[in-house]
Amino acid sequence: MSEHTLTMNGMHDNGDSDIDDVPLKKHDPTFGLTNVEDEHEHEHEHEHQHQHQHEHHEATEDPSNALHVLSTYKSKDGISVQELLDETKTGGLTYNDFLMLPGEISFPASTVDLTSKITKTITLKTPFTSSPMDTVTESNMAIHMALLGGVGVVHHNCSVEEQAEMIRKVKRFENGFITDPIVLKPTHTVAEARRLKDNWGFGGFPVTENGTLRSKLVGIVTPRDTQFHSNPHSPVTEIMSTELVTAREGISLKEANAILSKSKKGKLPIVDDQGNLVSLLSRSDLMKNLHFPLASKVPGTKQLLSAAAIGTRPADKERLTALVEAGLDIVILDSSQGNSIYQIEMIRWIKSTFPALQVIGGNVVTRDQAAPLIAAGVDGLRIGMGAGSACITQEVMAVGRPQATSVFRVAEFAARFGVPCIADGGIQNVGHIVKALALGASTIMMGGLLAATTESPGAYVVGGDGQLRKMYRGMGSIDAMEDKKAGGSTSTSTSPSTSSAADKAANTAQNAGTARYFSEGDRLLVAQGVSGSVLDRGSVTKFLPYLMAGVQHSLQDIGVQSLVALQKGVKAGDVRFEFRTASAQAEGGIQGMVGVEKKLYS
Ligand SMILES: NC(=O)C1=CN([C@@H]2O[C@H](COP(=O)(O)OP(=O)(O)OC[C@H]3O[C@@H](n4cnc5c(N)ncnc54)[C@H](O)[C@@H]3O)[C@@H](O)[C@H]2O)C=CC1
Ligand SMILES: O=c1[nH]c(=O)c2[nH+]cn([C@@H]3O[C@H](COP(=O)(O)O)[C@@H](O)[C@H]3O)c2[nH]1
Ligand SMILES: [K+]
Repeated sequence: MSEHTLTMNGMHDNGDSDIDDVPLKKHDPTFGLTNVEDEHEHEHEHEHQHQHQHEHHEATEDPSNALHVLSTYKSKDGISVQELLDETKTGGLTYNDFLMLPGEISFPASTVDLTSKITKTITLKTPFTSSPMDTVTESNMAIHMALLGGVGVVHHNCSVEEQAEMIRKVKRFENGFITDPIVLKPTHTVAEARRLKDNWGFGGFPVTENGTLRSKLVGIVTPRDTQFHSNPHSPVTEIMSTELVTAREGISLKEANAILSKSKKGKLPIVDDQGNLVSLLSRSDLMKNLHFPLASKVPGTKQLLSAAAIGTRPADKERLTALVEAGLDIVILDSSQGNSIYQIEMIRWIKSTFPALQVIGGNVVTRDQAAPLIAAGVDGLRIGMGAGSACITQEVMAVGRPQATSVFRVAEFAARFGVPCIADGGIQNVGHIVKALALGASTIMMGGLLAATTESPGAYVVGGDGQLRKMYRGMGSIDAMEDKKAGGSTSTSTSPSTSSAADKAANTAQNAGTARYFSEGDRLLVAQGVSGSVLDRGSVTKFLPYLMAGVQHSLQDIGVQSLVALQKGVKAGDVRFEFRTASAQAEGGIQGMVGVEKKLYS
């Protein structure tokens, strides 16, 4: 390595290249070429080399000529992506194995355009997706990912009806309107209303005839009504307000807002023409920032973009039919090894049955896996095998590939057919996102990074260290597979982070019928993932804008103003890379400090 370092400092002994002591370069086919031009160039380079050596002793070049002198060097600093990612010489690489070199800053970071395709026909304003995992993406995450310009892929470790309902919630979501409010029935007591307020932190509840949404609205209970009422056993009908200011379904957020401001009330129930409650508008929500200019919407509609994962079993065809009825826009075929006869058959069936639906195949990590799926008609591919933070596939199956190499190889091939790729797994920070995109991915997918946000399923728990956490588990973990065998969790309230062993047993019993239909019910389960927990990251409404700004700043450093320009620059060899030795990685980290507080954004 010391030799390497010396050459890097400019003490060349021939004019070949800046990194001629690195064996890698010696095998570079372009250096084997000995045509006249090439030799000539070498001579030329040699001349300059003399000048450079001269220069070390007494500077003779005119500083105003620096750009010209720079242009006489045979190649730019660093290496091209093709030189970086050559498995025959270095083995497969991961994101941490390399860095990109800075370019020129000539524009503000905020103008960097992150628009990117997720499938052949669908474009996102931010290249972020969330994993189809039961500790990551249910309707709330999917709604917020879409609001922030990405897309959340709803998991399928649940019943068909539950998954379809999650898709319906995404499609029905209207910014600002609460479409699944807590509703009371007339027989609820004052004490119960007080308890609900304590549990949820807000106290204005609509009351309907049968206590559900889409039932006749009869009143509204607020903390002011319950606060000083002496008999806790009184029904809420005794204290609720019945003189209600309401608005009709279909009203715009702006109009509803105006009514709410004028009425000086805390809540505005929205009703249909029969007086049934359909949603609720809350003043406290309006105070918050409800502006989502990047939101991923289906063109020509107000509806958010929705995506869901399914498997490749025959029953998944029925599942998909229900999801399409619920309004699904993108389906991901969820498998660790996508190059299977089952997946290919499924792609063909979907393309002939639901031609408008966008299909993402995968997962794949080689060109050879990608080609049959592309030929079968996929609109996108998902790349990654064993790189995920909760994955043990590479250990257990001895199969997989380091993620940087996977992304580069598959994305290069897929791009030739106009098929966009998702880099899935192993994203731990902004740098990893930029590297995945530079290597050719159009979007990236996050599991662990989003598992402990406000919008992920389940409740926070306090760990032994006093820090807030949420559960995160691989979909190939024993835990997750046992839930699946039992027909999936029965509702979000029994979602993994809150479910006890007893819940699970009850769940299993409840779904025993389903389990019997499961063809491999008695099969020994081999884990490909683990379960554990991850630390609180707050709301994705803060975290995603942080990731976005981080990527914009990174691209500014590289000197490219869009993701398109980044990928073009990489392909053309203008964006330069460099290997990162173990000591370079240590240097890039925090060194010799104590009491470090690693706050990433504010
Ligand atoms: N990205 C990654 O590195 C990994 C992801 N995972 C996740 O774990 C979950 C489970 O993944 P897999 O076990 O790969 O799921 P899978 O459903 O693709 O495979 C499970 C088993 O079912 C078989 N199978 C699938 N369709 C079939 C059909 N129609 N007829 C007969 N047999 C069929 C497969 O060959 C395999 O043996 C997924 O959510 C996946 O994303 C798991 C491991 C690695
Ligand atoms: O080997 C695996 N065993 C599993 O049990 C498992 N569950 C999920 N995944 C994959 O991990 C991705 C999320 O990875 P991150 O947490 O690194 O974002 C996800 O998007 C998946 O591709 C698994 N891989
Ligand atoms: K892993």
